[in-house]
Amino acid sequence: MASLELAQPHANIKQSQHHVSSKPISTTSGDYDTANSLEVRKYLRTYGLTPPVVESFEVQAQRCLKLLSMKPTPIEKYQYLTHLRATNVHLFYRLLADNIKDITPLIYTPTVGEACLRWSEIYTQPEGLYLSYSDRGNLHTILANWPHNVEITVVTDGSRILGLGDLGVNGMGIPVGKLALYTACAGIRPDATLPLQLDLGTNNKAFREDPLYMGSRIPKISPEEERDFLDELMAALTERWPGIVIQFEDFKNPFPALERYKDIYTCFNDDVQGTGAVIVGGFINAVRASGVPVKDHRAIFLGAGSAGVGVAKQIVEYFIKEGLTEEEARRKFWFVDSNGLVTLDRGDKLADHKVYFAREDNDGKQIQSLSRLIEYVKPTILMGLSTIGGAFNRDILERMARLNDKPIVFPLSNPSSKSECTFEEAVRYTEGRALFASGSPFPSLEFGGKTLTPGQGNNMYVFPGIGLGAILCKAVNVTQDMIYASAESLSTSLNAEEVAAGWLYPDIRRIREVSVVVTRGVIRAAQENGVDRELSLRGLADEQLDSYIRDRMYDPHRERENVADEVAQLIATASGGAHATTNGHGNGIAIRGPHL
Ligand SMILES: NC(=O)C1=CN([C@@H]2O[C@H](COP(=O)(O)OP(=O)(O)OC[C@H]3O[C@@H](n4cnc5c(N)ncnc54)[C@H](OP(=O)(O)O)[C@@H]3O)[C@@H](O)[C@H]2O)C=CC1
Ligand SMILES: CC(=O)C(=O)O
Ligand SMILES: [Mg+2]
Repeated sequence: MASLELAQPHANIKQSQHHVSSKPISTTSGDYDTANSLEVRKYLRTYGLTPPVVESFEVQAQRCLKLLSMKPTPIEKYQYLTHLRATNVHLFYRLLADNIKDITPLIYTPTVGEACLRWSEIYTQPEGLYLSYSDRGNLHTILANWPHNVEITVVTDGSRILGLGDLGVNGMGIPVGKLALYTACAGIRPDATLPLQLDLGTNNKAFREDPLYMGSRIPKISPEEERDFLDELMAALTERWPGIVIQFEDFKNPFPALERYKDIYTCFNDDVQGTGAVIVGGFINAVRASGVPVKDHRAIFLGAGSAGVGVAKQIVEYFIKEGLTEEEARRKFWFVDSNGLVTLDRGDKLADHKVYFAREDNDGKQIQSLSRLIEYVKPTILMGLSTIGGAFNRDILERMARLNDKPIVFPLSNPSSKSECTFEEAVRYTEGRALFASGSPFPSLEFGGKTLTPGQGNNMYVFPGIGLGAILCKAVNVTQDMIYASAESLSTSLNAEEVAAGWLYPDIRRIREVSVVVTRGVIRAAQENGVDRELSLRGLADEQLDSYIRDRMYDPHRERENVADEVAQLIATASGGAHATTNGHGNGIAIRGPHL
């Protein structure tokens, strides 16, 4: 990409005049980077348009972090980072790579939740592609407007954004945030990512009546209309970018599309499959740490939606691998939804995805409250995927602590305001004994003379590796084995210190290394399933495969050197053909050609 962008303005002054404005959606900006050498500036014809100094990344980062700290609220920090990404994408990713723990909460959960709630208020520039229901029949033509070659897209209809409900096209923050993590965590080039927001109507009446809302002001279309629209979309995406990996995100009812497309396209659903994998990854470590044999575990799930059922299905797979029959594994789960304990006989029509785990062995008396259900089931595991902030209150946590030496408590709803409990509450009410992971980050704390660090059970540990693995091995489909492999790989990715400290997940600061391990596992499973088309990877030993993966990861730190090298090469190639000209900005600076 860089060579294309560099060559054009030199070869064509007219284009250079419009270099910025002709690309409203630029994911390879950086022409005005204050780290550009004088040679690069001359070549790009940006000489004089930036302050004279040539800065090191360290100095740039110092300024960015200072600016960030001057923004008083998370949403203002989010806006600053959005601006930075739009104006200097490589600097943005360098900053993110070096400060992943501090910056991720500002571009992802929890801040992205507020950004989506207020999207139409804070919108300043396009960052992805919007497709409306009224565009049906023309999707392929509209996709052609996207100016880059895409390897992966994250697509949402905005109908269930985190635990915040139907936010319509305000959901765009989610594909943007997830894809920023694909780049930061797995090194997928920013210009190969497509944030895709479907505008299929919204049942959020307040949004439909808000003059600033930026989507169609119609109620959400019917499931049949959505199916036909998605049929066209999937075909159009794959025709426009053969081999594209398609990640479904934050659909209220994701199951029909997943079933319909998983064996036809290279796609997966992050909330069902990615979440299932990441929770199994940490859960394997939690089960070991609990000291309770697999056969003696019992789980209560608060929330029986796409994420809850996705997680439980993959835990069933893990229990089976540990020697249980499927029936024994299935019966270890008790689900609670907004109508109470999910049973076959409670009188309402259960959604299809709930039937598998619905119980028939209760006497009806235990279902009136979560605390009574806890006394009845005596669970070792309490999972929260309910969107009900604070649902794991003091009473619930104390009961879990009375029943278990080391209760497994995972409040996984996002953003932080929807978390079923905080880390501090879990520590306080279980006397520091809980094996804990939450969907959104919580700070470490001191307890009993020790520093305790919470796990973050968030699909960001696996989706980058699932996507990169599928891209690199050119997978035809994303199989269940590939998803499960991501979970197993994640569980093995902790280093000796992390294991010794009792962590369930690796340090987020090592996420790129973790993504290599996950990517390798995903590729190996694709090979075993025979869905890989890049057959040359089959002969590589694990270390060779790891090097192959690392070599293909976009490294924002290398990017500036790459640009400088390319310019040097272009100058060398063109030397002898120099001629006097102006730089096209009308400011009278003479550019004598590529070698001044
Ligand atoms: N940590 C992570 O990586 C991830 C976290 N999540 C989070 O999980 C949460 C749920 O997501 P998802 O499953 O997709 O959403 P869904 O809307 O599909 O599911 C929500 C579930 O919670 C149930 N629920 C709602 N209110 C109550 C209540 N008062 N008591 C008990 N149950 C209740 C709903 O019941 P009913 O079925 O009756 O409506 C439903 O079963 C979200 O906050 C999301 O952010 C999601 C993906 C990944
Ligand atoms: C993390 C995520 O995917 C969610 O909360 O929906
Ligand atoms: Mg999600």
